[in-house]
Amino acid sequence: MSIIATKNLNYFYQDGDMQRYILRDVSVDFEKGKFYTIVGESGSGKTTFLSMIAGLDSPKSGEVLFDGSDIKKLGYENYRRNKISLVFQNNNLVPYLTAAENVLVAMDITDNELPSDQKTVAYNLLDYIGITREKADRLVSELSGGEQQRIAIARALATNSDVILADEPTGNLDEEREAEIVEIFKRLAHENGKAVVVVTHSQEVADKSDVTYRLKKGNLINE
Ligand SMILES: Nc1ncnc2c1ncn2[C@@H]1O[C@H](COP(=O)(O)OP(=O)(O)OP(=O)(O)O)[C@@H](O)[C@H]1O
Repeated sequence: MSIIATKNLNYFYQDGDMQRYILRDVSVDFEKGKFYTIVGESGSGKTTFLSMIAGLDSPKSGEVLFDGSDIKKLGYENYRRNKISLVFQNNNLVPYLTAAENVLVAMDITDNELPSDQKTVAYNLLDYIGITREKADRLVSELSGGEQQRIAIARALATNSDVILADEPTGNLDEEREAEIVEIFKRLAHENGKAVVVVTHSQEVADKSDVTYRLKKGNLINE
C-alpha cells in the first residue's frame, strides 16, 4: 500500500493568457521501504512536483493522497509538520545554533509523539548519520557542507515521519560526499522502512535508487 499517491495531478503556470502545463494527469505511488529518485531536464517540473507532494503548493486539479487521505483534507500545515520531512540543497539549518540544537528545534515543532529524552535522541540520530558527539556540539556554521547536509537529514528524522522528501540534497557536494548521503537515504528506506523521494540531477544518485521516474513533457515515466 502506498504512503503517498498522486491521482491525476495537473499543474500549470499562467503565462499571460496561456496556461503552461508542468504536470499532466500524473498518477504515481510511493511506498514505504523504497528509495525513489525523480530526474528530468532543468525546467521539466521536478521541484514543482515535489512541492505538490510536500503540500507546499496545491494542484490545479487532482489529488495528493497520504495513506489514502487527500492532504487537502488533512490540512497542508498539519501534513507538512507531522507527516513528512523535507531536505533541501541549501539545508536550511540555523547557522548560529549547534547541530544538536538544530535537531532539537525540529522536535519542538512537531505534534508527533516523541521520546521524552529528546537530547539523547538528537545525539543518537546525529551519531546514526555519522556526526560525532564533538561535532554535534559545534555551531552549524563551523561544519563542512557534507556534515551540514547530514545534520539536515538528522533533523528530517527527528520528527519521526514515514516520508523523507529531498530536493537536490547532494547538489552542493562532491562525489564522495554525495555517495555517503546516498548510502544514508538507502539505509533509511531499507532498514528504517521510510519512503524516500529525492529530486536529483545526478545519474549516480538515480542509479543507486530502487525506482527512478523521469519527468518529461508533464508526465512521470518509470525508467
Ligand atoms: N512561480 C513560477 N511562475 C511561472 N513559472 C514558473 C514558476 N516556477 C517555476 N516555473 C517554471 O516552471 C517550469 C518547471 O520548474 P521547476 O522548478 O519545477 O523545474 P525543475 O525540473 O525543478 O528545474 P531545475 O532542475 O532547473 O531545478 C520551469 O520552466 C520554470 O521556469
